[in-house]
Amino acid sequence: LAKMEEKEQTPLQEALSQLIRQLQRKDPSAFFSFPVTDLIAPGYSLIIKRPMDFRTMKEKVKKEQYQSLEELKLDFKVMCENALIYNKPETIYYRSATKLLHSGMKILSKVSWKNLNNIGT
Ligand SMILES: CC(=O)c1cc(-c2ccccn2)c2ncccn12
Repeated sequence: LAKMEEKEQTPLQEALSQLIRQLQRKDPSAFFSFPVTDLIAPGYSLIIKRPMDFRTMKEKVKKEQYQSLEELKLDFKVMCENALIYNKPETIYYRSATKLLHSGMKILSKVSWKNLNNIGT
Protein backbone atom coordinates (compact mmCIF):
# COMPACT_ATOMS: atom_id res chain seq x y z
CA LEU A 1 0.00 0.00 0.00
CA ALA A 2 1.27 3.47 -0.77
CA LYS A 3 2.01 5.46 2.36
CA MET A 4 -1.08 7.56 1.86
CA GLU A 5 -3.62 4.73 1.94
CA GLU A 6 -3.44 3.70 5.62
CA LYS A 7 -3.76 -0.08 6.07
CA GLU A 8 -6.78 -1.32 8.09
CA GLN A 9 -5.68 -1.93 11.69
CA THR A 10 -6.29 -5.40 13.11
CA PRO A 11 -8.37 -5.45 16.31
CA LEU A 12 -5.16 -6.15 18.20
CA GLN A 13 -3.38 -3.16 16.64
CA GLU A 14 -6.45 -1.05 17.40
CA ALA A 15 -6.32 -2.13 21.05
CA LEU A 16 -2.59 -1.42 21.35
CA SER A 17 -3.02 1.99 19.69
CA GLN A 18 -5.81 2.78 22.14
CA LEU A 19 -3.56 1.74 25.02
CA ILE A 20 -0.79 4.09 23.81
CA ARG A 21 -3.32 6.93 23.55
CA GLN A 22 -4.26 6.26 27.19
CA LEU A 23 -0.59 6.32 28.24
CA GLN A 24 0.07 9.53 26.30
CA ARG A 25 -2.64 11.30 28.27
CA LYS A 26 -0.30 10.87 31.26
CA ASP A 27 2.35 12.92 29.41
CA PRO A 28 0.46 16.24 29.00
CA SER A 29 3.69 18.14 28.28
CA ALA A 30 4.39 15.71 25.42
CA PHE A 31 7.98 15.26 26.59
CA PHE A 32 7.76 11.62 25.47
CA SER A 33 5.93 12.09 22.17
CA PHE A 34 9.00 12.10 19.94
CA PRO A 35 12.57 10.74 19.97
CA VAL A 36 14.92 12.84 22.16
CA THR A 37 17.56 14.42 19.94
CA ASP A 38 21.18 15.23 20.76
CA LEU A 39 20.20 18.77 19.83
CA ILE A 40 17.85 19.20 22.79
CA ALA A 41 19.74 16.76 25.01
CA PRO A 42 23.53 16.98 24.55
CA GLY A 43 25.24 13.57 24.47
CA TYR A 44 21.93 11.72 24.65
CA SER A 45 22.75 9.17 21.95
CA LEU A 46 26.05 8.32 23.69
CA ILE A 47 24.40 7.73 27.06
CA ILE A 48 21.09 6.10 26.09
CA LYS A 49 21.53 2.78 24.30
CA ARG A 50 17.83 2.03 23.70
CA PRO A 51 15.98 5.25 22.92
CA MET A 52 12.17 4.96 22.91
CA ASP A 53 9.22 7.34 22.59
CA PHE A 54 5.47 7.21 21.91
CA ARG A 55 5.78 7.93 18.18
CA THR A 56 8.18 5.00 17.77
CA MET A 57 5.82 2.79 19.78
CA LYS A 58 2.92 3.74 17.50
CA GLU A 59 5.04 2.94 14.45
CA LYS A 60 5.88 -0.44 15.94
CA VAL A 61 2.15 -1.15 16.38
CA LYS A 62 1.51 -0.20 12.75
CA LYS A 63 4.34 -2.49 11.60
CA GLU A 64 2.94 -5.26 13.82
CA GLN A 65 6.25 -5.41 15.68
CA TYR A 66 4.58 -6.08 19.03
CA GLN A 67 3.94 -9.81 19.47
CA SER A 68 2.78 -9.39 23.05
CA LEU A 69 1.58 -6.81 25.54
CA GLU A 70 4.79 -7.55 27.45
CA GLU A 71 6.87 -6.12 24.61
CA LEU A 72 4.85 -2.90 24.64
CA LYS A 73 5.17 -2.72 28.46
CA LEU A 74 8.93 -3.16 28.12
CA ASP A 75 9.26 -0.30 25.61
CA PHE A 76 7.18 1.93 27.88
CA LYS A 77 9.42 1.16 30.87
CA VAL A 78 12.61 1.70 28.82
CA MET A 79 11.25 5.06 27.62
CA CYS A 80 10.65 6.24 31.20
CA GLU A 81 13.89 4.75 32.58
CA ASN A 82 15.93 6.45 29.84
CA ALA A 83 14.68 9.78 31.20
CA LEU A 84 15.67 8.77 34.75
CA ILE A 85 19.16 7.85 33.52
CA TYR A 86 19.86 10.90 31.35
CA ASN A 87 18.17 13.68 33.33
CA LYS A 88 19.13 14.90 36.80
CA PRO A 89 16.56 14.28 39.57
CA GLU A 90 15.69 17.97 39.95
CA THR A 91 14.71 18.37 36.29
CA ILE A 92 11.15 18.49 34.98
CA TYR A 93 11.97 15.56 32.67
CA TYR A 94 13.06 13.34 35.55
CA ARG A 95 9.98 14.24 37.59
CA SER A 96 7.65 13.73 34.62
CA ALA A 97 9.24 10.34 33.91
CA THR A 98 8.69 9.21 37.51
CA LYS A 99 5.02 10.19 37.38
CA LEU A 100 4.51 8.73 33.90
CA LEU A 101 6.13 5.43 34.91
CA HIS A 102 3.84 5.06 37.94
CA SER A 103 0.61 6.09 36.22
CA GLY A 104 1.47 4.14 33.08
CA MET A 105 2.26 0.91 34.93
CA LYS A 106 -1.11 1.22 36.73
CA ILE A 107 -2.85 1.38 33.34
CA LEU A 108 -0.77 -1.47 31.93
CA SER A 109 -1.30 -3.72 34.97
CA LYS A 110 -5.09 -3.42 34.48
CA VAL A 111 -4.92 -4.55 30.86
CA SER A 112 -4.65 -8.30 30.54
CA TRP A 113 -3.20 -9.81 27.38
CA LYS A 114 -6.07 -12.31 27.40
CA ASN A 115 -8.79 -9.74 26.84
CA LEU A 116 -6.59 -8.03 24.25
CA ASN A 117 -6.33 -11.35 22.46
CA ASN A 118 -10.06 -12.03 22.67
CA ILE A 119 -10.84 -8.84 20.81
CA GLY A 120 -12.74 -9.65 17.65
CA THR A 121 -12.98 -13.37 18.43
C1 LIG B 1 12.23 12.66 27.70
C2 LIG B 1 13.45 13.50 27.83
O1 LIG B 1 14.46 13.08 28.39
C3 LIG B 1 13.41 14.81 27.28
C4 LIG B 1 12.37 15.34 26.55
C5 LIG B 1 12.73 16.63 26.19
C6 LIG B 1 11.90 17.54 25.44
C7 LIG B 1 10.77 17.09 24.76
C8 LIG B 1 10.00 18.00 24.07
C9 LIG B 1 10.35 19.33 24.06
C10 LIG B 1 11.48 19.70 24.75
N1 LIG B 1 12.25 18.84 25.43
C11 LIG B 1 14.00 16.86 26.72
N2 LIG B 1 14.75 17.98 26.64
C12 LIG B 1 15.97 17.96 27.26
C13 LIG B 1 16.42 16.83 27.94
C14 LIG B 1 15.63 15.70 27.99
N3 LIG B 1 14.40 15.76 27.37
